[in-house]
Amino acid sequence: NHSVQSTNVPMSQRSDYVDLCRNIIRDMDLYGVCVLDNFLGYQRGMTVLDEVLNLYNMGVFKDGQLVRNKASNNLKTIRGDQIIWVDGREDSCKQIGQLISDVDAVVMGSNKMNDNGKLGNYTINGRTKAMVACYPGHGSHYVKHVDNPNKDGRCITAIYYLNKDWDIKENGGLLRIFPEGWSDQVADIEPLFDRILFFWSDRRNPHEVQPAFKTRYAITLWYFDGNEKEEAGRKFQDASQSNICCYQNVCDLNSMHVP
Ligand SMILES: COc1ccc2cc(-c3cnc(C(=O)NCC(=O)O)c(O)c3)ccc2c1
Ligand SMILES: [Mn+2]
Repeated sequence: NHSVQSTNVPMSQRSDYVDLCRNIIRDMDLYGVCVLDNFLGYQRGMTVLDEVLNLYNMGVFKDGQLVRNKASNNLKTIRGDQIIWVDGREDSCKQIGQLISDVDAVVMGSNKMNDNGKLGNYTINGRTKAMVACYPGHGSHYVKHVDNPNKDGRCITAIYYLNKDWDIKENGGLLRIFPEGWSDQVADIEPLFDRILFFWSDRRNPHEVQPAFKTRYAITLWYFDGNEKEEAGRKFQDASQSNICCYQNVCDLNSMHVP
């Protein structure tokens, strides 16, 4: 849990950039999970939130995942999050675009800075577009799941939260991660404003979003490991299925300049 100096210079020029990347490397190696607070700083965080609220009010979010309400076992399903894919170049998403390039900078920076030049032994060379998600409240939740259970290429999940004055007791919406190998330990992450979370996307990190009772916004990016993704491409080609939404939203990071 680390705090970022909130300034308005590009991420990779910030004085604490190297420390940030080192914190990510250490936490990801130790726990497979890393939380950074005050990632953009209040001002920039608010500009991103304003763009997300604007998108939501324009009604462009798609209904989210159907989540069968196992408890009552009736057909009624509680919709999980509502989502929209954004690549950050759209006119009304410039600030989201800036957030994306800052997340790229710390992920690619950590990737390069690690002693063997790889974060978690991955060769990160691409990512999805940004998935802007809203849990509309009224108990909407996401059952325990693994983001990438079948080696589809996604290695790191990055989630940026936008929820001001969030009171977990009143509003719920806790993200609970059940890190593999930590027996009965769980990582409880509150979806707080200007907080960013990284975790390995595979079976090491089953997680759930507990019922939210207030509108809950988040922006997620998934980073690809080149080898795993290429392997998956071949596998899915044969099975002629590409079961992840994210493929059509892939952005190539090779061209991305990281100091
Ligand atoms: C086929 O198209 C799609 C489109 C969107 C999809 C979104 C998710 C997803 C996965 N994880 C979470 C999550 O863990 N959120 C944690 C948090 O908000 O704190 C979440 O909100 C959403 C999974 C599959 C999808 C497939
Ligand atoms: Mn997930």
